[in-house]
Amino acid sequence: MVHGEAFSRPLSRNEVVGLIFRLTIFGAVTYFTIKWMVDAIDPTRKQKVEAQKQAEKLMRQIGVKNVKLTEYEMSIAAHLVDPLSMLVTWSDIAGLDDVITDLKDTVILPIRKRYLFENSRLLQPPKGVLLYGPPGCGKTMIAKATAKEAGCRFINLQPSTLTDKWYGESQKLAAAVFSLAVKLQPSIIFIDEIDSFLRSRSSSDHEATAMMKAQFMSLWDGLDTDFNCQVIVMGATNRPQDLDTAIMRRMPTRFHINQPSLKQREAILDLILRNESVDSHVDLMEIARGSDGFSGSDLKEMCRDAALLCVRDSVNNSSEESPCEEIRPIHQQDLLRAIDKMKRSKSATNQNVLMHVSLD
Ligand SMILES: Nc1ncnc2c1ncn2[C@@H]1O[C@H](COP(=O)(O)OP(=O)(O)OP(=O)(O)O)[C@@H](O)[C@H]1O
Repeated sequence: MVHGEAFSRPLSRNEVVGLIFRLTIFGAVTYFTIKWMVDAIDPTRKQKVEAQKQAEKLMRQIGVKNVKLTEYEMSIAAHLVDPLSMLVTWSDIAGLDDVITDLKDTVILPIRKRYLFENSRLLQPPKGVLLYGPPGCGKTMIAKATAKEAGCRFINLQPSTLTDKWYGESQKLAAAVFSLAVKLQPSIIFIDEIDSFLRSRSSSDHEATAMMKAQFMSLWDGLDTDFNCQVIVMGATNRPQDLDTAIMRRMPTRFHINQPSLKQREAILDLILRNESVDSHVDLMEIARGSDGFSGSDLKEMCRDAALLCVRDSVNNSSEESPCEEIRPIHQQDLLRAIDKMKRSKSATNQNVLMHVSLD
């Protein structure tokens, strides 16, 4: 039987210490058990560990030391591009001289020669740059070359990084994109296919998506409050008409990277074939004329096909007695055949697209 006296008696000092000690141990055990259980059921745990390893490696490679990153910043840091692997420079891009000159003046100069612009609010690098135009015409190349020339860290953000996560996670990740970019500045946050996640807001948007978009924009605006902040959001899209008008307003510096013209195609072909073995009678202007409607990426693929034709020919024409010692140079005829092949494949893809559109 417990006497009422036992409850009313004040606890001795030792008893209070013992109680606090037991409560602390119990609290700590409960906390770590719950944390362990949450970690164990988190389906993204493996991804997080991988991302952390990748991020640590990249941070070492880009020479970032003594910067403490949060768990979310770590998973974004996995999308940093190692500058050593970023080999694209202006000399790899043909036919886009006007765009490059403009980018040098508006984006690169204010970053490289910061001291010249320090006192002017007007001449700060833009916080948002949009590259728009059809696929395969050099938008990604331009973005990477800009980062390289400006000496910026490059965060290559796939929209799915933010949209595939658990409810609530995407908002923390969106915040981490900006805080990481600020810690690593000068930096460029590159978002390819920006329309796919910042497209015009609609009533059918999931609540979490709508919140993430709103938050993304407010974080972006936050860059403006710090006068000295050197973070640029650079987006690329094939469908600028689908972009939210609020996003368009935040990207006042826009560059149209269009399907290459005749002269541009000639320049791209010249660049692609510069270091290849090409017959001296090849007339690039004729090839450029024949490849109307081709993107830079189509032209590259077409030249690769022509080079493969030479390999196939050289190997087929060899025998045991006269083995293939050397691959013959690319002839005009190879390029013309490759153009035909590319045209056939493009029209087949277009028909497929049309079929899908009519079925939808
Ligand atoms: N102007 C160009 N000069 C040289 N090469 C080019 C040019 N445009 C495209 N290419 C070639 O095409 C490839 C694809 O280009 P890139 O990825 O930059 O295009 P993109 O516009 O970003 O395409 P997407 O919208 O599909 O991402 C490049 O790796 C390069 O080989």
